[in-house]
Amino acid sequence: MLLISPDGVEEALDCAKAAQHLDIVDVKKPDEGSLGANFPWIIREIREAVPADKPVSATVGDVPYKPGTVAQAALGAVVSGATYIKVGLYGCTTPDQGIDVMRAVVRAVKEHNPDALVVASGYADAHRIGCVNPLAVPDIAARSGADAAMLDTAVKDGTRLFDHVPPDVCAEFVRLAHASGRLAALAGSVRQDDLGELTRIGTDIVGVRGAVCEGGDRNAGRIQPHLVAAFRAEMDRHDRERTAGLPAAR
Ligand SMILES: O=C[C@H](O)COP(=O)(O)O
Repeated sequence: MLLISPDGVEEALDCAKAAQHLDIVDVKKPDEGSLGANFPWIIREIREAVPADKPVSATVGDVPYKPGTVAQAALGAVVSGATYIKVGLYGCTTPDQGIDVMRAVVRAVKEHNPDALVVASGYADAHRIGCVNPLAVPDIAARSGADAAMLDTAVKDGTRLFDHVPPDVCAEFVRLAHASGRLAALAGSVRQDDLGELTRIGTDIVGVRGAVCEGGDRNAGRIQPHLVAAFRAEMDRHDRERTAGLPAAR
C-alpha cells in the first residue's frame, strides 16, 4: 500500500486528485516534527476532502514517554475521523516504555473504534535521538496489540531509511512484524529507486512525502498528483515483477 503525507487541507486536495494512485492519506504537521501531529479540525477537513474509500491516517506526534497524554491525543485523532493512528515513540528509550505507551493508545483507540488500526512507529535513525532500537518495534507492536510496526526517520536532513537501517535489517524488521501477524510499514525519504528493495523484502506500506513533492523537497515543495501517479506506477511495476518471480530491478 502507498501512504502519502500531505501537510494540510490544500495538499490533501492534491492527494484527492491522485486518489486512484494511493491507498492511505496520512495527516501530519511536518513543522512539528517527523511525525508531528496536526489539529483535530484539520484531520476532520481532510477526512471530508478525500474519497470515502480512502482511509485517513493521523500521526499523534513524536511522543514523550507519557502514556496518559499520548492515549488522550490518540483518542483525539480517532474521534476526528482517522482510522490509522500512528505514534512516533520518540521519547521511549526502552521497549517496556514503548509497550506502556502503545498499550494505552490501543485501548483508547479501540474503545472508540474497534476497526481503527494502530501503528507503532520507531525511527531508523534512533541512534541520533536516543530512542528505542528499530528492531524492537515489531515486538512493541505485538505485545501492545498494535496492528502495524513502522519505521520513519526522525531527522529529515536528506539522509534516508537505508542510510540508517540497511535493506537486510529492514528485511528482518518486516520478518519480525509478519511473524506476529502485524503489518510492516517503512518510510524515511524513500525514493523510487528504493522500491525494488522495499518490494523484495515484503513491505506492506510504503510511506512518502518528499519523493512526491515538487523538486523532491518535502518542506518547500508541494505534493504533485503526477508524481504520486509515477511513484505508484513504479511500485506496481516492482510488484508485478515480484509476483512473476523475476529478480527485482533496481
Ligand atoms: O510517513 C511518511 C513520511 O511522511 C515520509 O516523509 P518523507 O518521505 O519526506 O521522509
